[in-house]
Formats: sequence, C-alpha cells, structure tokens
Amino acid sequence: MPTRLCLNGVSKNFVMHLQGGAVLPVVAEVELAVAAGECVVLGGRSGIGKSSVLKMIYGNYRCEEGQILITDGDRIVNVATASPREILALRKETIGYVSQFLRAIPRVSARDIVAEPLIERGVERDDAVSRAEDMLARLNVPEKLWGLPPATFSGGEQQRVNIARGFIADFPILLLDEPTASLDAANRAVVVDLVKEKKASGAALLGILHDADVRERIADRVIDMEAFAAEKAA
Ligand SMILES: Nc1ncnc2c1ncn2[C@@H]1O[C@H](COP(=O)(O)OP(=O)(O)OP(=O)(O)O)[C@@H](O)[C@H]1O
Repeated sequence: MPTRLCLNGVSKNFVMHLQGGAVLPVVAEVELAVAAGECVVLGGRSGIGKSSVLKMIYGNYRCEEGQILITDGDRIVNVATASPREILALRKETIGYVSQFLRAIPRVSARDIVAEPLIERGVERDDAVSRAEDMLARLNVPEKLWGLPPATFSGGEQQRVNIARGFIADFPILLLDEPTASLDAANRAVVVDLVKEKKASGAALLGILHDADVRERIADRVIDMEAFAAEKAA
C-alpha cells in the first residue's frame, strides 16, 4: 500500500516567551510512516509529545526541523515548509482531524457542523445534510438535538458530533486525538466500526488512543514515542 504520511527527523521545541524565552524541547528526530489502509497509534507516557506530533502534522504547531510529507493526489507536500494557504487546502481536501473537544461555533446547529466538511468539498447541501443526519443517528445523538447548537450538549454528545464531523468526509489521512475519551461502550464500538471502514477504503489513520480495548481492535502498529523523547537526544 502506498505511504500517505511520512515524518523524517521531526523535532519540536516550545519557546516560552513569557518565561524569558525558556526553551522546552519536546520531541526529537521523529521518524514514522503511515500507509493507505493502516491505523498507527502513538503510544507513550503523558507529556511525551503525542498531541504535539498530531498538531504539527495538521499545521497547528510549527515544525522547526525535519519533514512532514503528505501525499496529496499525485504530489507530495511538506507541511513543515508549506504556506498557510497550502495548509488550508490540505485541511479541506486531504487531512481530517478529530480532536477530543468540539470547537463550538455559536448558533450553528449540530447537523450543519457535521455537514460542513462535505459542503466545503462541493457536495450539494441537501445531500450533505442528509448524510450528516445519518452519521448523527449512527453515533446515537438524539434527533431532538440535531437542530441545536452543541454548546449546551454533554461532553459525550459534543464528542460524538465532533466524531461525526471528522468521519463524514473521505479524507485520505485522518488524525485522531483520543476520539473515544468520553464515550460509553456502545459508542466506542461505533467508532471502532468507523475506523475499520476508513481503513478498508484506503485511508491512513494516525491516532492517540488510551483505551486499550479500542486500541487492540483497530491499531495495526503502536509507535512508542519514548524513542523520540527530546531529553534522550539532549
Ligand atoms: N503550546 C504549548 N506551549 C508550551 N508547551 C507545550 C505546548 N503544547 C504542549 N506543550 C508541552 O509539550 C509537552 C508534550 O505535550 P503533548 O500534549 O504533546 O503530550 P502528550 O503526549 O499528548 O500528553 P497527554 O498524553 O498527557 O495528552 C508537554 O510537556 C506540554 O506541556
């Protein structure tokens, strides 16, 4: 299967400008690759830099050293040197990101939040909304909530709206940051099925999953981030 995502020698330091410019090294020389149809999980202790790696791939954090190579159709884009415009284009077409928390958008209904990635990719609105409703139903979000903005939803309901939004479009690369953290067993099982379907369709998934049972069921490989701890390289 072709490689969709590849990190070569990726290092990250945080510079704490409010602390006199103190430098906090996080990860050093990260090497990893994820192929189409594969789900790779980042493992390792809290604070080792798992979320930071996902945020660098998504372009939220700058990667100072190394390459983050994304296969985008028939070209390869290096996120580490990509312009903001290129990163926005990747987010629209190529990389999906399911974070732990929903970024609540005031006055926008759950249904529209979930449909948005499809509409941005050119799907006709009625079709996008109907697929959004199917996804919300699949994730057991009660129908009476679909027309409401999720700001007042429970933590688990907000997370399921977030998952629906992340999984609805066919992104070739999907980043998962603890997608099952506040879910019950039934909804965790739905997420396991969604991940299996993505793998079968040829997507490359990279995630953080603390739930051992979910990890067992979907991970093809676990990468121990301890190998890339910055303090080792120092
Ligand atoms: N924006 C930031 N500014 C400064 N330091 C940060 C920032 N983001 C993360 N860090 C630091 O980088 C280190 C790695 O954080 P990160 O969230 O990537 O770890 P993690 O392995 O995902 O942890 P957890 O499993 O607890 O979520 C931590 O020491 C954290 O304090």
